[in-house]
Parts: sequence; C-alpha cells; structure tokens
Amino acid sequence: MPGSEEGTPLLSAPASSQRGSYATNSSGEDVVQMTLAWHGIRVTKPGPVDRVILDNINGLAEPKQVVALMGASGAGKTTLLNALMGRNLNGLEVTGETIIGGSSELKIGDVSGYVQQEELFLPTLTVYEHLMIQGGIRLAGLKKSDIKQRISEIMDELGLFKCRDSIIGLSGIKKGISGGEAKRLMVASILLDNPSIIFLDEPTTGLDSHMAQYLMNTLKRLAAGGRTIVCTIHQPSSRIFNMLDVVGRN
Ligand SMILES: Nc1ncnc2c1ncn2[C@@H]1O[C@H](COP(=O)(O)OP(=O)(O)OP(=O)(O)O)[C@@H](O)[C@H]1O
Repeated sequence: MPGSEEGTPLLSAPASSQRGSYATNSSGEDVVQMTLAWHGIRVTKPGPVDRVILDNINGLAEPKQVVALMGASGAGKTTLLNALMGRNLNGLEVTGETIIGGSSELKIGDVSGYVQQEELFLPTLTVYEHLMIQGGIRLAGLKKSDIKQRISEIMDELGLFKCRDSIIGLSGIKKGISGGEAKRLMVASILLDNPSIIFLDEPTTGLDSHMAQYLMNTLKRLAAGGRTIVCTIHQPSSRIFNMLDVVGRN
C-alpha cells in the first residue's frame, strides 16, 4: 500500500494541490482539486484480544492521479478504503489521521463519491431513467433543463450514449447493459455530485479485459480533469498496472 512500510514518513502535499485549486474537466465543469493524505492508520477488531487488521498505514493521493491500493486477498485493501471513507466499518475501530485538501475541517463525505463493488440498481429502469432519478435527488434545486444538460455531459464523458435507452437488467436473470456499462453508470451517478475524490472498490473485477481497459481509460480521463481517484485492485493485468499512477503493495 502507498507508503505503508513501517517508518515511511507521510509525504506532504504540494501547495499546488491543496484546497482551493480548480481544474476544468472535459465537459467544462470546474473541479475543486483535493489531495487526500493518510497517516498512521490502524484498524482493529475489538475483542478479548484485539485483532489488528492494519497498522501504521501512510499514503497520499493527489489530484490527477489514479492511486491503487494493492495487496493479496485479505491484505486489507477494502478495509483501508472503508477507513479512509469512514464507512462500512462494521464494528472495526480506526485510529490515525486523514487530511483532505490540506485541511482537517473538511469531511470526506462532502467531497467524495464512492463506487462500491456491487451494483444497486432498479433493473427495470433504463440508463437514462436511472440518471434522471439520481439527478432529481442529487441536483435537487436545479431546473430540469439544467439536470438534463448535466446528465447529457456525463453520459458523453462516460461513453453511455450507446446504451442510453437500454434496460439496466439483472445479472443472470434479466438481460440488460454489460458489466462495464453498469460500472460506468455507477461512476456517472456519483459524478452528478461533482466529487473531488472518487473511491472505487475493485472496479475492474468481473469485467473482461476490454471492458476493464475501457473503464481504466475513463478513470484516467476523470483524473486528468482534476479529480483524485483511489481504488482497490486485485491482480490487475500488466496493461492496467501500467496505467496506475501510484501503486502500493503489502
Ligand atoms: N468487520 C470486520 N470484522 C472482522 N474482521 C474483518 C472485518 N472486515 C474485514 N475483516 C478482516 O480484515 C482482513 C482484511 O479484509 P479486507 O476485506 O480488507 O481484505 P482485502 O485485501 O480487501 O481482500 P480481498 O481482495 O479478498 O477483497 C480479513 O482478514 C477480513 O476477514
């Protein structure tokens, strides 16, 4: 994992990537660039004898990077991702420091979006219907025409126009969009919030190599627009490995 070796000092974020710096992405939207730094993260499962799952994990993810948390199965990739997001902890205790955008005041939930491994869609909706519902919730307050415009830009950015009117479906039960399209639809939903930091748990798992490559290209493009991307990846192909900006291993 990035900087997880014992005694590795926390790298300090360069001034250019601290809070307040903006980039304009390919759809013309301003993205607030934010560095995410973590220091001395320790995760334990409390019990008669505490079980230490992660200890002294340090790392840094900067805007325009796709940072992968790598390690063998059970190494603690998902646990670290959850610890950084402060969610899905299921009884685990986390200590250590997470600094967002150089400030200890910002809350990670306010500036980030999370693409989880499992898809949570209504299978009978089309891609466009799903995004319109999400847009109505996440962009409440905007005019319907503005929501439509934003959804159009995001569908364009994520290559979703081809399946705009396809049913989402349910894997193995009701044929719908492909696994890669479903992943990109999950990313599209969180992009409605224009997050500075995007977390993804195993985004390429279950995708064939072509779809995995397409998704990674999409993530690289989102990062190039000023976002900070942090994901877990289990056994990436060498092509995907070479697309990652920073990689850590246990
Ligand atoms: N809520 C929990 N309670 C107890 N143990 C947990 C909990 N969450 C995770 N663990 C344990 O922590 C270790 C790391 O789990 P984690 O899921 O983070 O690994 P991983 O690197 O993401 O693995 P994989 O690649 O197989 O998904 C495992 O031994 C797991 O059993």
